[in-house]
Amino acid sequence: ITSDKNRKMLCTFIHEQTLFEERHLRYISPLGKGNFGSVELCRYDPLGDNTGELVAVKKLQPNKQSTVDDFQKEVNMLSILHCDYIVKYRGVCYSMGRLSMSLVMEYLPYGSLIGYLENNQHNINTRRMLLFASQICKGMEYLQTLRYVHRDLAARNILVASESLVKIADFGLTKIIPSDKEYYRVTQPGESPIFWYAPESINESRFSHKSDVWSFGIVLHELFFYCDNKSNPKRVKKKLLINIHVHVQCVFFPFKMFYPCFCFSCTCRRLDTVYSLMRQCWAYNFDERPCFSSLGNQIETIMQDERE
Ligand SMILES: C=CCCn1cc(-c2nc(Nc3ccc(C4CCNCC4)cc3)nc3[nH]ccc23)cn1
Repeated sequence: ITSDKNRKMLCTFIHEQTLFEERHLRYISPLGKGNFGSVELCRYDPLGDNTGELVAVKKLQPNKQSTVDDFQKEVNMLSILHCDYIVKYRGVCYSMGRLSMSLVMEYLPYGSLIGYLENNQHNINTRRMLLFASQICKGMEYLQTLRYVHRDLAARNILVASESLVKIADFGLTKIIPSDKEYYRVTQPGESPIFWYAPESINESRFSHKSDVWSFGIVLHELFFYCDNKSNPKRVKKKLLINIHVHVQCVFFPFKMFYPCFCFSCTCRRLDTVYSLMRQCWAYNFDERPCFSSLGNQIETIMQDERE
């Protein structure tokens, strides 16, 4: 067998395998921090000639909230997700004789959506934002078919694969809704990203597809009205919390705070319809919030109108 045939066979095997040998995983640089772990850029280079593929490797950082079996659950969860709008699982890497495990995922070159928005706000138009919003919707619809609640949907946890494709990532807080219920009750809430949490999630630690819809509304705001720091959700709410004695209830009406600032020069005629989408997601009563398939259809309709 010629050497390049060998190479092809080996690469095919490597591509399909889900076990990465630590000795071939070459660290390159840090990529970010997720729930319960840090993510690094590595090259998996078994041939040792720098032709190996780039991968994103999440290492568990055990702390008071996260335990090894939380991480194992995240690995198992990601390994069964197959959707164009969810970051792809590649495999695991055991080190220290199976004592510690890392999660190996596809590397998405453009980084997190929040960073992308910050660095490209002047050359992204609302059409692209609508496309990203519809892709996130489709990813969430897929998660919902498996009864998964993400619980940490935010632009920081969306990754940009290309100029026209984003993917949902970081399933560290994701839970499966029990088959006899419509929600998941968290017993030990960790550091809650309350700025993205629905009222019932803060008040009763109650998480459902409808609480993910509330967070999706915040992501829509991050996409469309994220101009600079002063308008991003966390900063706006923090300012409000500092300036006045905020009764917990009124923190939950983000639309009162996020006045649309039309930061794009080419404001799309449909921005008011996007704003009404957010209002639907922020219905105080979770039963009144739309489901992801309805949100997806409404976004597609706005995109059609945009094209006309
Ligand atoms: C989900 C968010 C929390 C945890 N997390 C996940 C990742 C991550 N990142 C990337 N690509 C990436 C590419 C470029 C940059 C750069 C760095 C230098 N400054 C500009 C931006 C950063 C990240 N690919 C990935 N695949 C799977 C995970 C993953 C990072 N953090």
